[in-house]
This record gives sequence, C-alpha cells and structure tokens, in this order.
Amino acid sequence: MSATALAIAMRPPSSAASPTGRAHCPLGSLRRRTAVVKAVGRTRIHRLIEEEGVVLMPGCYDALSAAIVQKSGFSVGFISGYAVSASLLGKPDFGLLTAPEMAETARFVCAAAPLIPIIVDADTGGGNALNVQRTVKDLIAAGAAGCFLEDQAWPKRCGHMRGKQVISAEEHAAKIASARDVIGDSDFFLVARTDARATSAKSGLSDAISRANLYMEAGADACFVEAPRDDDELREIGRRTEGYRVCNMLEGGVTPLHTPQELKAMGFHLIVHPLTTLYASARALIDILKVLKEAGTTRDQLYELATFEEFNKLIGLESWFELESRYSKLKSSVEV
Ligand SMILES: C[C@@](O)(CC(=O)O)C(=O)O
Ligand SMILES: [Mg+2]
Repeated sequence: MSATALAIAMRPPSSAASPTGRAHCPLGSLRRRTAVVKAVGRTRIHRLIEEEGVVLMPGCYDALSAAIVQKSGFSVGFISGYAVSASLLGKPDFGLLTAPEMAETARFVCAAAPLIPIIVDADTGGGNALNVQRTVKDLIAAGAAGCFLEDQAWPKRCGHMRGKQVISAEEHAAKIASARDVIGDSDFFLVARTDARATSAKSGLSDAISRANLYMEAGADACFVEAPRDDDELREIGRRTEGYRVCNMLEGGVTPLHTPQELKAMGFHLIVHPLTTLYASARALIDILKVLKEAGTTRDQLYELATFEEFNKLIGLESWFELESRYSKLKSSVEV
C-alpha cells in the first residue's frame, strides 16, 4: 500500500462523507481533485495567487503589527509561530507555544486586520491527526484564512535551527488528510510543510521533495520545503514539487534572500517574510531604550518615534471619538 493510500485508509469510517456531505475522492483521484480546485480558485488565497502570480506575505505577531501590515498595502498576512513565541511568551521558537495560545492570538490578529486574509503557523498541529482537527477548527473559528502544518517531531523548533527531527511521511500525510477533512468547504488554505531537508545533507532534499508531493496528494493546497540551502535547491524544489509552492525568506536563515519576482521565476507562489516585523521592532526598541537609559530622555530622538498624532491615527482613534459622540447624543435624547 502506498503512503498516501495508507494515510487515507487511516481515515475513520464516518469520514466516508465529508462534513459538507461530499463523498471523499478515492486516493487515485486526489491529484485530479487538486487540479479542479485550483482552476476554480476555491479560497481567497487561491484567487490572490491566480490574480497576482506571486504573493508576498509579511509576518505579524499581534493585533498592532497585523493592523500595520494591512495598512501598508499587503494583500495577505502571516502569523509567525517564532514571532508569537517571542512576543507572547518571550521565548524562542522551541516548541513552547501551544496551539490554543496561537488560536487566541489569531482571533485578535484577524479582528485587527479584517480586510486581508491571514495565514497562521500551526506548527505541528498540536499533536496527532485528531489534535490537528481541533487546531484547524479553532483557527477557522478565529477567522484565519489558512495554516501551515509541518512534519517536525514535537517539540519542534524553528526550521533554521539545528537539531530538527521529523515524523514519518505517512503519519504527516494522515495529518494533512485529517486537516483537509475538517476544512470541508471553508475558505481555508492548507500549506503542508516539510522539514526533512535538514535531516540528511545527502538525501535530505530528495526526501523533502517526495514528502512535499505526498502531502499534496493527501490534500494540501500548497507545499513548503523548509530551509533550502542555495539557489540550485530552490530551483530543484520549483521543478520537482507539485502544485503551489511556499518559500520562506527568513533574514539570517540558511536560504538566500530573493525578491518575489526572482522566486516566481524559480517556481514559487507564496513568499513569506515571517520575521521582518519582529526583527524591525526589536531593533527599534533596542536602539531607543539605549538612548533613554543613557540620556534619561528621548527629546533629541523624537524623529525615531511615531508621533502621538500619527499613532492615534494608525490605531483609528477618531472613529472611537465619533462612536462616543453618536451614543452620547442618543443617550441625551433618551434622557430628555
Ligand atoms: C516560518 C516560521 O515557521 C519560522 C521557521 O521555522 O522557519 C515561523 O514561525 O515564522
Ligand atoms: Mg514556525
């Protein structure tokens, strides 16, 4: 039995029909189904890729950074596990952030950037195929437009750190199939990530490419081979993997940095910059706090800060004043 067949055979009997009542395709037709889905642009993310050719997706880590991503004109945002682990817990991306903590963050982030779809880093999905279903349901309820689901063993770590391990390809294919089942007809884009490149210098890339293709057959909308080392590897992934492809531009990571157009030419469709906002904020905080500590005032560095006016505008203060006056008028007319 092939690995994909195994993944699908592992579905519970009640999943013979999806939550939407649609019968599951037999394994052999999964590829065909993926092609049809792409042609009709089933989700917002499919449609954006079709319209824009390549989509650039900055990371965010809280409501404010998401609102700034939206205001800056990006068409998609990404909630980075690395960045949320840092901003919410003050801890490294080392398997310390939990799935419910991420779902709660996603709720605030999606509410703060309602005009753009937000893809969430679901890490390993919080456990096995059953935990994945709960995690994906929570993310859909939070308003997310998609998620990344990776094949690292728990506790996971950032894909650009040493010492990673992966679960079996079959087990992750089953997790992807399980996520696909629970997504049903929801507007939710599923990215299957593999971290297998790092497991062997010699065969890691081939293993990662076959895993990516297996996960596409199991029902992913896009694949993400994490941490390729150079342009040759990027091109090979572009040539040898199926479907839409994600590329990770992590500053300081092992993959060379490229523009979306350069990556499009290598075969990629969704480009994530997960840590740009986090690292920019950290740099700004480090620098200004040094000034404050040394000089005891920021009066000579005001040009480094958003102004009171600018920030209040950013956060939509005027609309709250308007709302306040609307209800105070109503209140006084009721009182009269
Ligand atoms: C994209 C990422 O997963 C970082 C990584 O592992 O490369 C994130 O959490 O931002
Ligand atoms: Mg992550």
